[in-house]
Amino acid sequence: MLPANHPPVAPPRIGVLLVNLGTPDAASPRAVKRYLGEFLSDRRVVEISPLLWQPILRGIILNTRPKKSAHAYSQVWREDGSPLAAITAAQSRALQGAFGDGVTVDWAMRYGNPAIPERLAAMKAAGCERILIAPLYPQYCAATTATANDSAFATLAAMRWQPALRTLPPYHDDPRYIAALKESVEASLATLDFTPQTILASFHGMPKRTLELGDPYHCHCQKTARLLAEALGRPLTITFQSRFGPAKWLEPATDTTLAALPGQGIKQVAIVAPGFSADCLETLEELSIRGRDTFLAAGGTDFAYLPCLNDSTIGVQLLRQILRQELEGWLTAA
Ligand SMILES: C=CC1=C(C)c2cc3[nH]c(cc4nc(cc5[nH]c(cc1n2)c(C)c5CCC(=O)O)C(CCC(=O)O)=C4C)c(C)c3C=C
Ligand SMILES: [Fe+2]
Ligand SMILES: [Fe+2]
Repeated sequence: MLPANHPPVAPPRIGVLLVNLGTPDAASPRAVKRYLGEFLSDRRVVEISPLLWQPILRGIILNTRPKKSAHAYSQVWREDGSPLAAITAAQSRALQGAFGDGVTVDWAMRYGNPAIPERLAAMKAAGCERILIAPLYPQYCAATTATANDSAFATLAAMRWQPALRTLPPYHDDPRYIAALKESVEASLATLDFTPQTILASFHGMPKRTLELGDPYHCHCQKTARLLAEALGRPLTITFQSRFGPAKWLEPATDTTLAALPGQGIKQVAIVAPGFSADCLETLEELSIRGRDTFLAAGGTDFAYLPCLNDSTIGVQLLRQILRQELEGWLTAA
């Protein structure tokens, strides 16, 4: 029995926090500016001295890019908001109850809303004494996985009574991830009215320098693509998209590859983005809209964008499997 003046103590629970990159609150230049300001000020994302970078960001980029990006977002915006946030929320809903009554599943965005500190505080208040942070990036990258974990660790640094924390490791070569991708790609291919001559596996790019500094992201992408090609029993063309800024990024670039393929006699393509656990601006606008335009303008005849795993049955089953593995030893404590 607690003494009468004791603060309330909730029964112990386990929390699972799904985390994805982040997105603006609206498809407006104002909201995009706020989001990009937070995102591009993260030193894990842009590894340039803030003394040099902040004047460029505040003086040029945040005065030019938000209008263009807001237009791009408006082309893919859904009734329930940004695709990335809406799909991450749907993944979280689909996993509710999947690990038993004692486990709360919630979601957060590294930049924008709902923010990681806010959702972690809510979990703590609900009595979660053990929390699994799950950055939903199959391939580890300091600019995505590490910064999501940094934010969780920083939140705990301010807590007197910290929950125990685990983080989901990268799952780029997990046979269950590869099998889910294979099944999803084959199901999408079966709906097409043409047979692609090649399939592109497009991953988000990053500056080449980060590879030289030891980031395993490039190797993880290569391994995923190799294993997926083996599983599908056909070669894949690996490319990197979404170049940002003047530095050299990983190659070959998705857009230049799509522009070159028709000239090489490849006029029917399908494209899949295995590095994104949820469809977002970079897949729905950059690949499915602009990528298609680029390919058809260069003389291609048939183009198909194959969706991400999202909250599909296959996608949710994969998340359930990999998260359950990380909860091992905790579930009986709930
Ligand atoms: C999946 C892995 C991702 C890596 C690696 C990554 C690195 C990275 N990204 C930028 C710059 C931008 N990325 C933007 C959007 C964006 N990026 C990812 C994922 C990765 N980024 C996602 C899922 C999204 C979509 C967000 C959404 O709201 O749907 C953008 C913003 C959009 C725009 O203005 O065009 C920028 C900018 C850098 C510099 C970087 C470095 C390693
Ligand atoms: Fe990005
Ligand atoms: Fe992009």
